[in-house]
Amino acid sequence: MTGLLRLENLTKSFTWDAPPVVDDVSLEAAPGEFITLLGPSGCGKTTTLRIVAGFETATSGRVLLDGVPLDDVPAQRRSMAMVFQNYALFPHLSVFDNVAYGLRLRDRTRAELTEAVRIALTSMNLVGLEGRHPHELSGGQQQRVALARAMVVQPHVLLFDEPLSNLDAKLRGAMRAEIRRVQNLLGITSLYVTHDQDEAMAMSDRIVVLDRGRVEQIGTPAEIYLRPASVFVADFIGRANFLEVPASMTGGQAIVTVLGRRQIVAAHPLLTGDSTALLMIRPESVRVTPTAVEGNGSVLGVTFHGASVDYQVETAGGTLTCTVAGPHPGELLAEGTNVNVSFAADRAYALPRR
Ligand SMILES: Nc1ncnc2c1ncn2[C@@H]1O[C@H](COP(=O)(O)OP(=O)(O)OP(=O)(O)O)[C@@H](O)[C@H]1O
Repeated sequence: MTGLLRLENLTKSFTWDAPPVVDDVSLEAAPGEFITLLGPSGCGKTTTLRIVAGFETATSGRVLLDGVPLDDVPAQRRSMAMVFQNYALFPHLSVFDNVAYGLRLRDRTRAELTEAVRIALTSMNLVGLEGRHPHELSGGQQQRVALARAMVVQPHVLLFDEPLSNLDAKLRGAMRAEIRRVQNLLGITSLYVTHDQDEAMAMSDRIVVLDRGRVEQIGTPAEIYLRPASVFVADFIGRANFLEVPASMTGGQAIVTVLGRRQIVAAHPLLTGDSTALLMIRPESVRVTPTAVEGNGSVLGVTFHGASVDYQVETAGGTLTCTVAGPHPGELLAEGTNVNVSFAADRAYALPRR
């Protein structure tokens, strides 16, 4: 199986007097794996992707494909194809010719070319649109053409630079599934850049969270969401409540006193001894129960989203956001309601303070 992609200590500086924009990034993608580079604007995602593609040279470090260093291999000979945010289709070429373009460069016979383009167009549901030009297509169709054009050359690695950010929310959801379906089908190792955490969670086998050029965490979506390596990751991925609590460690877990109860929770490996920890509790893990007498909290704000409702609840330890799924309008709690908030101990995670 081909497509084992390795990034070894990649570093990139554009100017000598500023910190590197890519700073010692290492990772390995297994053949067929879908890996997403995720992080805030300017954290170095696109630069990393462009170095892998061969559009940019690293200041130090290297990229290997199936064990072969690519330092001296130009972009067009790397067995990689890139899908761009703005589709980058040739406006004067038809859908067929856009998709065929890469194959023409590769010297295929006419029959081979027609068959390969037909397969690519069929798998991207573009049959019937062969003769159209890009301006006669919707954004979603244009992106499917771009995808067909990338995969028709049978690359060993697919690179995606925010390919869905020009599409509306509903289409983005559909295209996520489509990209994953085709990528799975072909088993092509993929490196995908986005700043959209939902997209990263929904699509990836593993996510690489970057901050200021450095890798903060590499893990499956569940690992990153439930066991973030830092407060930065916890805060960047999804929504999180953080309560500052005294914590004492026992057998790798933390004993914390929170919301008037003593609980034993999972803890970050860097937490040791007795210290103050930041307890992360995701909003959907907080239970809210109205109480006739005074509870441990009171509802400060209510935001109805249809499928869920968010309550801002004031407690002695701080304000918590609590998300309750599927609320019946008659069950909505009013501002000022006395409530008890609680959470199951296995839903919380103690992190060291920043
Ligand atoms: N050719 C260049 N010359 C100088 N600086 C650059 C160049 N390309 C990128 N940078 C800088 O490098 C940093 C990282 O840019 P990069 O595009 O990799 O970030 P990103 O994480 O992809 O951000 P975004 O999500 O906004 O696209 C930014 O501060 C950017 O201004």
